[in-house]
Amino acid sequence: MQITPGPLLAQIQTPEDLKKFPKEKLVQICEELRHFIVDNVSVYGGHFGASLGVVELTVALHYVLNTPQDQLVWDVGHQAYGHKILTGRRERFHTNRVYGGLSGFPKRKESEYDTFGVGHSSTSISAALGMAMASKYKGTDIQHVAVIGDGSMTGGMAFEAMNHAGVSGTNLLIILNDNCMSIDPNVGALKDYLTDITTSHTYNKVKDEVWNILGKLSKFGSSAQEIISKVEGAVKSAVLKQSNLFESLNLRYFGPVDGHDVDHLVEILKDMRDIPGPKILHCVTVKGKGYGPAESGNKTTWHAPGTFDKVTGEIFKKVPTTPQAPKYQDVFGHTLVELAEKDSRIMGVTPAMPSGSSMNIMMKAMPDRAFDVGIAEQHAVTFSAGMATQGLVPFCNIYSSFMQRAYDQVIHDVCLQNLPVVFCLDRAGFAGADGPTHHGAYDIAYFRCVPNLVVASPMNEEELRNMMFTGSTYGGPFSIRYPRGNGVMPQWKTPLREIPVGQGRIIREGEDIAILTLGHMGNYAMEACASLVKEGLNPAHYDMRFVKPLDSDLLHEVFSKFKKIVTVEDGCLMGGFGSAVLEWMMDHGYQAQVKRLGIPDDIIEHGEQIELHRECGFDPEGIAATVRSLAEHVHVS
Ligand SMILES: Cc1ncc(C[n+]2csc(CCOP(=O)(O)OP(=O)(O)O)c2C)c(N)n1
Ligand SMILES: CC(=O)[C@@H](O)[C@H](O)COP(=O)(O)O
Ligand SMILES: [Mg+2]
Repeated sequence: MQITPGPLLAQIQTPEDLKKFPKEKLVQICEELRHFIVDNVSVYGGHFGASLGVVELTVALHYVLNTPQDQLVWDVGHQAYGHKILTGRRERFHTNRVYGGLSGFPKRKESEYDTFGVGHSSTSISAALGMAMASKYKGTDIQHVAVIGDGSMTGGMAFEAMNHAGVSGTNLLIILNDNCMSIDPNVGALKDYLTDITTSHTYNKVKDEVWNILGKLSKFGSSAQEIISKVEGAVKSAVLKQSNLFESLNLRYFGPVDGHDVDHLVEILKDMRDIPGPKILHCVTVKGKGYGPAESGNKTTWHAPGTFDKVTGEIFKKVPTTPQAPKYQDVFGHTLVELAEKDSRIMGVTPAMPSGSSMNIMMKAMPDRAFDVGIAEQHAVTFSAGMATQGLVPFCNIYSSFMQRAYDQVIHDVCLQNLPVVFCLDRAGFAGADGPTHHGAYDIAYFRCVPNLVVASPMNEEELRNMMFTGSTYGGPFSIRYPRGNGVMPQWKTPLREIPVGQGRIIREGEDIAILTLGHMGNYAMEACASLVKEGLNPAHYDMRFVKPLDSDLLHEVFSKFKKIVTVEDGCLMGGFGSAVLEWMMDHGYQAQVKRLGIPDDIIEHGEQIELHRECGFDPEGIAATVRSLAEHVHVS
């Protein structure tokens, strides 16, 4: 159901409509846009604080730039709700992140205003620079702007891109949206540096004077511009008693400026159009700006609060399928502390997802043994490897899709050296409303082919705990993948027990057909079996637990007893768990009809996890239907 916009916003379908308003109306337009975002997200959920923090910046950019010809790239894109609402999607915005509706992130196939698909952080500068270089080569005179947050600026790719931008000869504009927040508070030396600049009064005072003089002169030919940049650089480094980090990369630095003063932003952006060369505008904003609870409350909570009462700020709790069953991430967090209390070698590492992964539990309990390294997955893995060479056992927790960033580090720095790092891949399988950029679809395939690496997946909370315990004593590279969301065991704090590595287990005896599952999908198979038994069918069910090494003894039992087999995984079919079973079958000379259920070789969009499982045929009913069709075939032959 559409949310009613304010009177001015109601007249705006595209930036062309926005530009028809006099500058004096922009403050009201920002207010109406802010209210529209609050009204939508409070009812439909989604990301929240980040979009509120860039309302003025979004309006100013679309007011000054000639989008979509001028190219605007949002980093991560979770802050782009205002951008979507101003670019033809206001009337559909209530379908944001809903199955079949708008994506929660900019997506090229969704709109010409979405110049680059995003979702994973720190890509915007590289992408915008590529676009700028193409324009330089083709001789097209358009603007290229990347909007990147201070959190995303901690991602290595951002520095790779700035290093290139500085010598690119393009007119790229980078806008650094600095709100001192990542999802959790931002971390690292860069954050401290940005705070220095933002709070250095002398720097700001002198800079303003320099700005006024230089900004006016910048219109007089290239020689004047040459002088300007030298004077400006000298003044800034003299004042800051250190060269400006960005200027040292040959990016002209402007700022810090108030990212909520829409009039001033419009004037600055107009001035910036005439300043040649790569440059960075440092905007200071407040995440959650304009909505009390988000602005002054827990900014991490308000990053993505779910639905809430917009009047009281009360956040509505989502009820899990199994009442009181905990989130897998919380079982991870508490179990890690439990293990670390008994084993002083255990450390914790997260790349900027302390709350999302529940590593924050260990960070709170043992602050000198658990680290948020920023949005730096590659560093997180090799930092863990370094600790492992010193006799420690790091638990490196990285969302499955974000782990894609650090694949070489897992191979090159951990597995080739056979180091004892335990990788915990949260959000493995369909992530849900975040969509294809965040689906943990590929980790089974990309991990099982790596020598020395154990690949395990728990069916429930007890299994997760025991796999973590097993990994902590294994002595080599060990990975455990588990999904976003809740498990199935309200009584999850079970005694820790080691699992023999590579050992699967039988869940139910049966005949004719065997279902082999990996991880949480075992619970779907149990549901399917319960309904199949009522129909007179009696499939067996095995929880294989490990993709690598596979339980060879168990598979000999399965292939000796059954000629019809179904494999189920919340992961890609190509190279996944089912493929591993097929390889094993061929390598051991068995013959059977194997039906593999999982994620097809396609891009599956966003929606609730169960909607996506259903779409791909491996929800409980999909599993049951597959067994039925195989059973019919058995009776006929
Ligand atoms: C590679 C990668 N790692 C982690 C994330 C999860 N993530 C999404 S937004 C975010 C924080 C971004 O902070 P910032 O860029 O400052 O934006 P803000 O939310 O403050 O506007 C993180 C860590 C991601 N999207 N991509
Ligand atoms: C935008 C982004 O990448 C994160 O906010 C991500 O959406 C978090 O996912 P979870 O909500 O599963 O922790
Ligand atoms: Mg930030």
